[in-house]
Amino acid sequence: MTEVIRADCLTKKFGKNTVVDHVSFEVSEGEIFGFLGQNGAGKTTTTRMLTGVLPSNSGTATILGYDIMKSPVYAKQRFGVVPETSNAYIDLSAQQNMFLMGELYDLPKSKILRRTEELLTLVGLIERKDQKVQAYSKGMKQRLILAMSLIHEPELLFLDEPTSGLDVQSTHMILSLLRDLNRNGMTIFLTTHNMEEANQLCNRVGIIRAGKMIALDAPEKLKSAIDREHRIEVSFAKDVPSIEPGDLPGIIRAEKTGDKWQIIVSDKDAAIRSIVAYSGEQNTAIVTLNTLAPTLDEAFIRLTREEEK
Ligand SMILES: Nc1ncnc2c1ncn2[C@@H]1O[C@H](COP(=O)(O)OP(=O)(O)OP(=O)(O)O)[C@@H](O)[C@H]1O
Repeated sequence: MTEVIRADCLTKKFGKNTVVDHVSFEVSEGEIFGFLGQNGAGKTTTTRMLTGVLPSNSGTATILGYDIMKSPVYAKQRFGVVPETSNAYIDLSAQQNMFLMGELYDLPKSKILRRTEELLTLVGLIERKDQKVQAYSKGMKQRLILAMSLIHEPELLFLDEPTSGLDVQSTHMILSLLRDLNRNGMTIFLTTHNMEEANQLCNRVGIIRAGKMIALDAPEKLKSAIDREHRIEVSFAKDVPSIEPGDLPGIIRAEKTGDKWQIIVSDKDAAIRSIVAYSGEQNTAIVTLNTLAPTLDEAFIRLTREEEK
């Protein structure tokens, strides 16, 4: 598998503060890699070093074999960037913005024309291509920025919070565009706060905390790594006496919220059997019983909290 991104001990200091601290990872061709972390963790600084916007103090970033600092022109031809804040000129139309971007990459006019038609069609803006961007909704602007980042047919796309502040429909549209691009071979490096988004899209995620990479794995593996305790949500047809740990085999803790019991269990099978037996003893029926797997959100909180200790 071709290595598309390699970060090797990337380190960045601002004054005395080390905000990115020996971060190393690789992203392979065709992957969607999620880069997660709390505010101020060092995501944007790392991305800026990977994309050659910011020099590192030490360590290297390599894009498709090109060192981003030593061969920035070659490296930059191979990737597109969707920045956190819009880089589209609002006084210009979508088409004019696409042209400016194409000229930045020194593309021939015929190619800019062809790519503009293709990409504005892809992102659903072809009918509005002559309208000034200031009249666009936030979702339309974001789709335009995505189209602009693809003008030079990159193989790799960096996106910083691409769905931040978008409504459900626009979010859905951006995510399905990313899936389609990925299906056609695009490698994607996605910075996000949205765990559900990362969980749905990413093959692997890296979690950065206080400048250090603290976890790097597939979302399912991160979730199962913290899956030491299971949660069962159960509701009974009638009120039952308080469930105490020790009352039922396999149960660590039980709390009632609303009409449901949230039960933390050590042994899922034993706990389900004892809950069923308990409902019989109490002469009541089970109305719902769900076993809940940990979410990536929970994994993220647990992992970042464990590191704080
Ligand atoms: N130019 C700069 N000068 C000094 N400190 C900076 C500079 N840029 C970033 N920092 C600091 O570096 C740390 C990491 O910032 P960074 O923007 O990389 O975090 P982030 O993970 O992208 O956060 P967010 O999710 O809020 O965008 C923060 O403490 C930030 O204040």
